[in-house]
Amino acid sequence: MTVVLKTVSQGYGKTHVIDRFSSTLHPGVTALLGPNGAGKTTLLRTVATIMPPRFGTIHIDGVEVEDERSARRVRDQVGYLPQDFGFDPRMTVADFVTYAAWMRGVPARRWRRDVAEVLEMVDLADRSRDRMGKLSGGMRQRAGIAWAIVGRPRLVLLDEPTVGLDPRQRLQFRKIIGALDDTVVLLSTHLIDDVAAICDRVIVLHGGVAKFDGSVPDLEAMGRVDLPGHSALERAYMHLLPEEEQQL
Ligand SMILES: Nc1ncnc2c1ncn2[C@@H]1O[C@H](COP(=O)(O)OP(=O)(O)OP(=O)(O)O)[C@@H](O)[C@H]1O
Repeated sequence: MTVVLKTVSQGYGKTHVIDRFSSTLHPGVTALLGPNGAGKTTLLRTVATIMPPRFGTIHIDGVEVEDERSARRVRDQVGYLPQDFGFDPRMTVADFVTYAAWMRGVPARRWRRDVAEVLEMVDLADRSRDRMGKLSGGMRQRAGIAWAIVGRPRLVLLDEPTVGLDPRQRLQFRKIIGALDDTVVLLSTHLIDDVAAICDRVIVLHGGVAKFDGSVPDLEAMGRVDLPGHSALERAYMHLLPEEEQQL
């Protein structure tokens, strides 16, 4: 699986959000970092085939996604977890994840096994019969992660997946993501610790433009000691912001 974005622009009405973004994503974990409003969610929605690009092209596994018809050809391969994902609170956890398996075209004979497998991975096996509405925020988030990975789509897109997770759950999340072989994972986050721990690559977005696209060590190397931050990675992130945003 590869995802190739070429000069992709995206927006809403008259608002331009993503400006000529190009990148090629390979299997591994890529973090999308950037301030509020940078365009991370918009870029994830675009790669998730929810919004066809206004300009430029996206190829997912060799298929150009330009309209609903072409999007349908690749959607089974895409697991997308929006930031505030909706669900029917009366649904059980197992039903919620089974629904994702059905949407992703997983054959019915595999539902039970595949759902059990991902619930085990996110440590919700003993909650499978609980109603979604009764889960804690962290459990709900883990059910969302199970939703995104059931059927093992080879492109997984996660919008701030570690929000609401306690420290142990965040470590579990890293383990789950680390176990997804042969999968292109693109996740947005504000947590630099997560980036350092699980990501092979980082894209820093600012104002819809990629300010950095490269490895974690290469980003770390940009950290300037005179900038605010508790780690080289935090200082490097600050370094990429416009000068007027670099100081606190
Ligand atoms: N449905 C929409 N209609 C109009 N403008 C929108 C819509 N969704 C987002 N925007 C605008 O697009 C810009 C980018 O938003 P986006 O949600 O992609 O940023 P983000 O980097 O994910 O931010 P955050 O870190 O706060 O989640 C913002 O200026 C936002 O106001």
